[in-house]
Amino acid sequence: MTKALVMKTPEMTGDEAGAVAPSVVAPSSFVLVGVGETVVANGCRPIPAAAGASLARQVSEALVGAAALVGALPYERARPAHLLRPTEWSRLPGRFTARAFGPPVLLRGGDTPHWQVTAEPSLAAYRTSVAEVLRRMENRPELRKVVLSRALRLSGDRPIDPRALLSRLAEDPAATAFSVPLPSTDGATRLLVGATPELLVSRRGEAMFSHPLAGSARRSSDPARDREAAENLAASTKDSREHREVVTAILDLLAPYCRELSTPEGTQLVSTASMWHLGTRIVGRLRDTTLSSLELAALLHPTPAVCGTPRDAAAELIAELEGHDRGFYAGAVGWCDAAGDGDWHVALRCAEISGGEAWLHAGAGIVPGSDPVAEGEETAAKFAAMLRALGLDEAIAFEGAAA
Ligand SMILES: C=C(O[C@H]1C=CC=C(C(=O)O)[C@@H]1O)C(=O)O
Repeated sequence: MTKALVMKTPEMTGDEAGAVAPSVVAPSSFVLVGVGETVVANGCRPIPAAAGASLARQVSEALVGAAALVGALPYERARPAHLLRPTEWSRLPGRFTARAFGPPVLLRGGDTPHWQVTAEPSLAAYRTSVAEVLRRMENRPELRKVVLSRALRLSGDRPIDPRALLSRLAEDPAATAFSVPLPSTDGATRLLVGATPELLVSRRGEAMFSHPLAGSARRSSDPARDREAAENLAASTKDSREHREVVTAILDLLAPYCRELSTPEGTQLVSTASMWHLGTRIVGRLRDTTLSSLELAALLHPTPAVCGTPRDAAAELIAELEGHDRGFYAGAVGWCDAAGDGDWHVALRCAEISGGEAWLHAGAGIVPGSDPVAEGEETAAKFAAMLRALGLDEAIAFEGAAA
């Protein structure tokens, strides 16, 4: 079996290293449970971002002298990146099992938890915004895609255990589960916890990968209906247009930095436990290996999987119509080592957790031909994995939210 890789930053003493076993996962740990690897970082200290610095500048400054970085990029490029320098971090082969995170007790305190669910905006208001995007697209044909999201606020009657939530989310082997400590606004611990199926960018030496997804269908527990949903998605011209926008944007952005760039398998159906997606694996060889995984992530983010095309026009419309703060949802989470290698995932199917409160976000790509009712249902389907992990029945949650 491959040995776990345990890295220590230079300022760390041997004693401190011994005190922090690589497999210890605290609620404040940074954790990524990937398809073939689990990354755990402890003793994370935020790297201050220079006021008003561009994302590219923040990222290149953060990398100076760092043995490793972990963290999150917010959805909005103009906001400070949340990059952390760990005192100890480990890359462990394979997926952590539930046992590594302790007993799967989601909400401490026994009894059945009581949740209050609020949809912000309501499903009806979300559909109205989708219809408005479609109307604007008719007048502005250059606006080809806009990803519109909505949020659910869940208030539980006791604190959520983030490790138990992570362990439940990590049960889906097709998704990368993550838990990222966020800056606290009121002294309370705040975390971004989720299970994303989408790889923004990965770099190992000169080899570079990205796996954009766009185009979605809800899975069914009935095998015949599940197969039908997949076949309809594969045949949908609306979904293939929606998907192509992401792949084209990523290829265009990466082309100047790569000496080889291709999509060897073309577009394929990809599945998580609850969703079908269209996915295209992009592989490349970098011209310049001083370009780190974090710099590549900053170059690509936000792709049309979470924003739209053209990027600036779509971002403006999102800011005008969504009416809620995306925070770190639709940003990126990941790690980067001293050599520049690393993995950055699109922060999807996630929630910001603090105490007993969770903010969930889900979005859908709108292109000419989209249907407001179907897009609303797609966002509901994308909430399902997180609701299930929190122990909520989807139908009851939406009924409670009158959504
Ligand atoms: C924006 C989300 O999903 C993106 C990733 C895959 C498929 C998508 C879609 O079909 O719209 C979205 O682009 C989300 O899950 O909130």
